[in-house]
Amino acid sequence: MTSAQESLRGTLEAGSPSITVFNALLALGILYVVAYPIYALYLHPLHSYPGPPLSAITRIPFWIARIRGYEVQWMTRQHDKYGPTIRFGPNNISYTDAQAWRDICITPKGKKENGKELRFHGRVADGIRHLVTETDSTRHATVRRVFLPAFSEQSLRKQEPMFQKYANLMVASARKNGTPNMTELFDFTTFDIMAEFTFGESLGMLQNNRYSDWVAKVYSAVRILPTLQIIEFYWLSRNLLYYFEPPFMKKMRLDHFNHTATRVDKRLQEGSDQPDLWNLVEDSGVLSTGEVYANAELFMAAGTETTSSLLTGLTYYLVRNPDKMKILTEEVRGRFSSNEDITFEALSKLEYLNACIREGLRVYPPVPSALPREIAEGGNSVMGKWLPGGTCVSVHPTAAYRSPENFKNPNEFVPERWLGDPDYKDDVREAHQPFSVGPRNCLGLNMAWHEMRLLLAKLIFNFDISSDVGPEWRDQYVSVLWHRKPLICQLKSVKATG
Ligand code: HEM
Repeated sequence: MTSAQESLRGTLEAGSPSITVFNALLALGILYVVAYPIYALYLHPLHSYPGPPLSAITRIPFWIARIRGYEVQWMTRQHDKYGPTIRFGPNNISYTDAQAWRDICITPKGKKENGKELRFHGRVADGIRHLVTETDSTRHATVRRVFLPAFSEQSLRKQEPMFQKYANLMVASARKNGTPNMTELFDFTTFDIMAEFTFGESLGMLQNNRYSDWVAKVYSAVRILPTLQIIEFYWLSRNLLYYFEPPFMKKMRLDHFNHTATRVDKRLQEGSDQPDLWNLVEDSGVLSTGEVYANAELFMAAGTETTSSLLTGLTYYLVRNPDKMKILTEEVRGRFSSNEDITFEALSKLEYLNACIREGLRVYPPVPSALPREIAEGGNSVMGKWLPGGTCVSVHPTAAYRSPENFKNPNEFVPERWLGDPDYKDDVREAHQPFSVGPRNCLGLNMAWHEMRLLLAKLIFNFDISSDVGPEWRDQYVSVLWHRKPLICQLKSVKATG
């Protein structure tokens, strides 16, 4: 008998090869289902961290909360139940302590940076990475240095007339309308400002009193982000999407990118004598074309909805707390006698205004969900505990800001807590980091503060603001960003525009 015949006979005696493979796979599957939970619960390096037991085995409870829009509430509840450090997925740790911000986001000398968890950002193409998705920390620092000068205090003063122009347009639009939806009014203003800064021309939203098609599409796209994050998270679904991306999604992605690219090209070709982004950056050929477009896209995303969210949320808290609104109104109207007096510099000195914005950033943080990082290869410590490389870690902003361990009366709007009120002396202020910390914190932080102060002060100077809106306005879904509901306010003119 030849060796081939012997082998065939052996196979036949052992049974059909397909049945054998099936049996082996079945056995492996059963072993995994039985053994993995035991490993995850009792042997995994994170097994001693508290958290919902099911979450130690699977991310499904978190995914369900995220996809249904109540992840922020779910995470806050888990922290309330299990404490300031919790395991909410097999490989995921969430914190609410002030120290965790620093441990995660600031790299100690001689250690590697805990990188961005890229699956959170959806598809990221090489060559067209922006600051947020740039994984190489040296490249990130180089690109950030190019853009830094555009956000310096000196540059912001040069840009002030542009901000003033849109603040006045916003006031004019509000005066015409009388009962504006503040969600829209702030969106129109912040998108118009950022478009002029990035593309050299506004999107005309304030003028037309409606969302541009592009912004409307961006908002629809944000709603599918949680689904995309889940798809990107798993190898199989990620690759299936890669090869079989539905045409509508591909078109959405390309249309969005082309909109930015076309506008940036136009601005760069035509030039400008205004102190906009491109006249303020110092790019001596450092940026690739992909990086130019990708970062323009980033500025339009990062510098618009965030500022608008804060202003809408803060307006809500002020109209719901008339005593606080009264103090703020007195401060603004007591300090200024005309619209022209309301400048960046003068506003930075208004204590109550600054405290209101800070408190707004606490009770209604524009980035309400955690921005996950991956512990660097070789491991790093967080809160004095060593974690293996690849562990997913984050501070959950909303849970941290609503934790009674960090803030007294966490669900109340109390600007006084930022002004040295002795009742709030034990608040852990460093737990509040709405712009993140470290070398990858918000590049537009100063711009955002000037813009928020200016827009809010101009409204309060010109109008008495009230609203019948109830507490349900706050019951909002989150899909990475708040799904803001309409916030209809009554604006009563108090002074003619100066
Ligand atoms: C209230 C308003 C704002 C809030 C709360 C906010 C918050 C944040 C946060 C939390 C990050 C860190 C993101 C991460 O770790 O992945 C960030 C990054 C960034 N923000 Fe803001 N932001 C605001 C306004 C702005 C504005 C007006 C701009 C202007 C264009 C801007 C531009 C950026 C940029 C470019 C980055 C990336 C920085 C880097 O990775 O080096 N943001 N922002």
